[in-house]
Formats: sequence, C-alpha cells, structure tokens
Amino acid sequence: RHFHPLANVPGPFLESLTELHRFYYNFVKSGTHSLQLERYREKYGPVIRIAPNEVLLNDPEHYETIYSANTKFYKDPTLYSTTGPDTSIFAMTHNEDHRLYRAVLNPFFSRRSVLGQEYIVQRKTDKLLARLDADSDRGKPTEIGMGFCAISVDVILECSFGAEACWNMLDREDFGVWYNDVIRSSASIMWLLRFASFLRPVMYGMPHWLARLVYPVSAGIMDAAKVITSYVKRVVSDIDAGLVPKRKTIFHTVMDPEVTSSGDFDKSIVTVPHMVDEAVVLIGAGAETVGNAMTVCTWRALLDPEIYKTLRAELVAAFPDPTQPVDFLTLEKLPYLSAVVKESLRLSYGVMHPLPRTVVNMCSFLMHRDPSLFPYSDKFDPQRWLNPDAQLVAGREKCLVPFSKGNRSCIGQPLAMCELYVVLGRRFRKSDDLVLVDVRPEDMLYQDYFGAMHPRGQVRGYARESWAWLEGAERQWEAEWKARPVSSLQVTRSAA
Ligand code: HEM
Repeated sequence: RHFHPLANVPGPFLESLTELHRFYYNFVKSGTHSLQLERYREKYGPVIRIAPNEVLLNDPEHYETIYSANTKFYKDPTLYSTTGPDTSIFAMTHNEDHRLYRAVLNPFFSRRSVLGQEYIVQRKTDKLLARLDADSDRGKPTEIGMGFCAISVDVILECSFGAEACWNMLDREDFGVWYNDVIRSSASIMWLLRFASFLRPVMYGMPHWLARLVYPVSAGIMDAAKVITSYVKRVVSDIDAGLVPKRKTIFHTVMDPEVTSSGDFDKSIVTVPHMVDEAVVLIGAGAETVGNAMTVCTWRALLDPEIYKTLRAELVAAFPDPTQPVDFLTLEKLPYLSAVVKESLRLSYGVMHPLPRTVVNMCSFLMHRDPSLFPYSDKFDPQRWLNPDAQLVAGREKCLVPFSKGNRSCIGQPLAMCELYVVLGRRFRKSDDLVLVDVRPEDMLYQDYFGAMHPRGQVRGYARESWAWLEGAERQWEAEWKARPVSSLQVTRSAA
C-alpha cells in the first residue's frame, strides 16, 4: 500500500484497499455510495482516493481539463464495458474511435436539427397535458413523474425511426413504467459486473431461455435489442425498396447510401449491428435524465407557491393569449423559466455517478451540492441564477455540469433542453391549479444507478410482460403486472 503511486492521496483506509465498500453501498444498499462520497469530501477535502486505483476531484477548475474537447483522459473500461453495447458512442472507451462514431450522429443532434424536430416534442406534450386533464376529470391522480420519462422515450423513438415505431408510452395507463425498471435493473447488474468482472461472459453469453429463468430483466434487455434490430432492418429494407418516409428519420438518413457516401464520416462503420447499438443507447439515455429534471421542477414549484406564481406570471406575460402556440425559441429566452430549468438540472444531477476517466473521476452530485457556491444546496432556489453578482453566477455556471463537458458530453443536450422548456413552459402556462397528491419527500430522493433514480420497492416479474406488446418481441410467458410500490411524482388539478 505504501508504494502505490496514489499512496499519498488522502481518503478512507478501506477504500484504498478494496472496491468491496463501493460494491456494498451501490449493489447491496441501493446506490447510496454517493452519500459516502459527500461525507468524504467534508472530511478529506477536494482530492480523495475513492478506490485502490481511483481519485475523485472536486475542484471545478479540473473539470474543464479532464472533460474537454481534446482531452487525453478516456473512459474507464472497467465501468463502461458494463454500461452498454461496445460500439455505441456512449460505451466506447478510446477517444479516437469515439470521434469517428460520434461524427455519424452529430448532425442530428445539432440545435438546427432539433428545431426541425420541435413539432414532435409539441405533439407529445399535447398528449401528456390532455392525459393530465382526463385523469383529473376522472378524479384520478396522474403519475406525472412516469409521464415525464415516457415523453422522452416517445420523442426519441419517433425521431429515430418514425411514428410507426414509436412505443407510445404516453398512451399507456402506466406510462410504460416497466421500461424504467429495465433500465434500473440493468444498472444494478452494472454494479455487480464492475465488481465481479469474471461474471461478464456468463451474463452476456447466456441463452435467452436461461436468462429468462435466472434473471428476467436480462431477457427484457435482449428483447429490447431484438425489437430495435427489427426497426433498423426495416429501415434498410425501406431504403432498398426505394420507400422514402414522409419525414426522414435519423436512421433513414444515416443509413441511406447516398448520404453515407457523401457524409463527412467513415461509411464503413454504418452497419446494422452498430446502428442497433446506437439506437439502444439513444432510447435509454434520455428517459430518466429528462424525466427527473421535469419531476424536480414540478415537485418543487408545487411545494413553493411563490415559485409557481412567479413562473406562471412570466409565462402568461410572454404568451398572453391562451390559444397561441408556446414555442421553444420564445420560452428559452425567459429568465425566470431558465433559472428554474437550471435549478431543476442542478438538483436532478443528470448522471449521478462519478464519470471515471481512467484514474480520475468528477461527479455532478458533489459539484451541484458544493456548499461554497450553493449554500443550503438542497434548497430549490431559482434566484441563485438571477443574482446581480455576475461573478458569483459565472462561478455557479462553471459548477453546473448535468450534461458533462467536452468530447464525451451529452449528444442529446439540445433535444433535452427543447423538451424541458416546451413541456414545463406549456404545463405552467396552462393553469395554476396543479397540486401534489401524497408525495413523500423520501420518494423524491435519488439513488445512484449511474443515472439518478427514485427509490422503489422490490420489483419482480416485469420483464416477463414488458415486451409482449411490441412487434418483434418473442411471446412472453404471462402478462400479469405485479402490484408494487412505485416512487413517482403524483399530481392532479385541484377541483376548486
Ligand atoms: C436532462 C437530460 C439529460 C442529461 C442531464 C444527460 C446527461 C448526460 C451525461 C452527463 C452524459 C455523459 C456520460 C458519461 O460521460 O458517461 C451523457 C451522454 C450521452 N447522452 Fe445524455 N443526458 C440527457 C438527455 C439525453 C437525451 C435526450 C439523449 C438522446 C436523445 C441523450 C443521449 C446521450 C448519449 C448518446 C450520450 C453519450 C455521448 C458520447 O459519449 O458521445 N442524453 N448524457
């Protein structure tokens, strides 16, 4: 231990010897290691040894060096080989390969491209708002937290493959909650595989029938990949048959040989397996992240009448006629709404887990809760971003990293921002009668499942029914939904 290159880095003794501690808190105690990290920061300061070969940094100055466009640091394979398909831009570890792959998708996630897709976000928002009204008319609370996750999944599916392939989570009574369970459970497997890497070939090599028996969720993930493979293959056959969809989707464009041959990227990497990997990641990456930010906003605004009132007043002034379209370009210029969105991203963290770049990690959970920049950091306070002290606000902006930064920052950021502004702006413009129903503060805590997830009761059996309704999935054994406690934000419109 004394001769290790990190021997002089302060940190708890046990963590310098073994990863057992992290495994225990994340796998056994449901993603709670981040709370330990916060304690370590108080005790050891800004540089901490958090595992035998890992250091956690907390100084925002370091962020722009480690997470930069031309960084030499690359994603740590011990974690990222467990997070998703190897040839997706998300899991790829080497920066040089990643650059080639990201170039394929970049054009579809530019701001310009997202503005062209705003109509999809608006249409899905119509559905969510109509559902809220319909539930309230029936005297039934709406699981709006789940609805917020559902909207993001529906939007990216429609952008990726077209309306026919959209899972229409928003139309389902439970907003397709099983999908969040699949993501959560696969993240839980990640904690296991990160610690016990020898299990990886066993888990990934298991035949489908055995996976169903041993761990139903892994069968659910396999079914997801199968369904998505069928979408990608359909795109190829559409292109071969000369069928052009009314509106070109991401994958209809990227797989079109004419585009591929003229594109500014290596066309040999546009293959069916690679495109399946990218689609799996795109569909998974937006759900909880976007959903959590909307949930935090709605929960906190409904808890604090002053925030609700100020937000609504700004929206009514910007859109005085209730029938006029509430558009993203106008919404994003509103200062109070923008401060609310920032506070929502700050307290939903994006990816809660430290983002390991070989030996170094930095973590939005700690940066967003830095007491020197965000006093009473748990308080949802939009005024933090409207403070007249420009230097103070600039320091806070530097510490706000929900999308990370640099070459591996979130490709979906422009789309996510459009979703956040449109859904929240339209909902809070609509009426001032939204109220919370039976929300316990403990339901709104976050656990670290790489992304941030709300606590849940033990979940069983969902993968058996989850994909049965999707074309391309194998028939599942049974379609029984098992009742279980769900922590989600419930709201309704007050009768008054
Ligand atoms: C509020 C919403 C979102 C937040 C806070 C967020 C946050 C993040 C963060 C922190 C990363 C870096 C992860 C790492 O370094 O391991 C990331 C990467 C990524 N995100 Fe997001 N995300 C959001 C929404 C979305 C959406 C809507 C999509 C897809 C449409 C998406 C797709 C991706 C992809 C593909 C990557 C990998 C990028 C790469 O390595 O090149 N995200 N996101």
